[in-house]
Amino acid sequence: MSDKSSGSPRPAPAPPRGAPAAESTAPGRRSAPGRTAAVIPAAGRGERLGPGTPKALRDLGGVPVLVHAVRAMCRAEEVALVVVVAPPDSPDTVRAMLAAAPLPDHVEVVVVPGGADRQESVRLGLAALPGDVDVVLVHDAARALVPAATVDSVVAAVRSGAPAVVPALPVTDTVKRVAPDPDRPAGAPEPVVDTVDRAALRAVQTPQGFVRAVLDDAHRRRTDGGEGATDCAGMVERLGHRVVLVPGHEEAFKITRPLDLVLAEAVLARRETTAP
Ligand SMILES: Nc1ccn([C@@H]2O[C@H](COP(=O)(O)OP(=O)(O)OP(=O)(O)O)[C@@H](O)[C@H]2O)c(=O)n1
Ligand SMILES: C[C@](O)(CO)[C@H](O)COP(=O)(O)O
Repeated sequence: MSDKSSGSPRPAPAPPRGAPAAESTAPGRRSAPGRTAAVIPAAGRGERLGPGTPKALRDLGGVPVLVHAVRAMCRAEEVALVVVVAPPDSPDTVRAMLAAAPLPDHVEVVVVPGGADRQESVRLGLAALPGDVDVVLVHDAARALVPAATVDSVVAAVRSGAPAVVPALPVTDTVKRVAPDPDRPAGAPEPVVDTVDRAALRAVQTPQGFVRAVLDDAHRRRTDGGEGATDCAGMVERLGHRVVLVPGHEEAFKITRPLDLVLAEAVLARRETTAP
């Protein structure tokens, strides 16, 4: 693991992995194929999970949530570099945690401190990528159990020419629209405005995959359109880039509330009993 506190990691000597060139942002030109990197924002507090250490550092089946997420990226075919964006006050704790965890040697892992919100953490992670990376995945540490096949399908879609690719699932609940009212007393019944047609809705997951230049541009111009975006693809959409969906996976759910940790433990237990 590279021991980074900020800035760019050492240039990696690994040759580009054999895939067709990603779509260039310059019309009519193709960029040379480069490496695929994953940025893992892991700097959140996990307040909805309840009091305790930051969510990414909490235990899931005897291993920190973050280690599961890093391993998930390392299992993907094309990921050559992982940038972990650690809680701002604990990059050294995260480095020690990753150094203590068996991780595959073929993937370079670097750690940088994160920021005040997810967008800022992603931006800091992107700033740490070396120049030979042309495809970037952004993956929530909190979606620790995403299967490798889902990651591979996102990368494949970017390598096939899509500037931005998002794994998604149909929405299974009926969804009502409300008019948020800051003056409504807490717990008071909330008036429904209408019912949304769920056939037209998708719940999106991570990793979200991007042609690097497209994502860099969206984060550089954050002040022009990043406000309120809860995912990177939302920022890219606002700049007019084409965003496409590929099938997500139910095991890529986000560990957000305490019950999600129980579900994640159950998924791990099922994997152990069904592993060949
Ligand atoms: N300042 C932040 C906030 C969030 N994240 C990361 O963004 C991902 C998605 O965020 P979420 O699951 O909502 O995590 P938290 O912000 O930690 O959750 P909460 O809102 O409950 O505190 C997580 O992997 C989280 O660590 C981050 O890197 N930097
Ligand atoms: C990026 C994301 O995982 C897509 O579903 C999600 O928006 C991040 O969660 P947050 O609670 O908005 O930080």
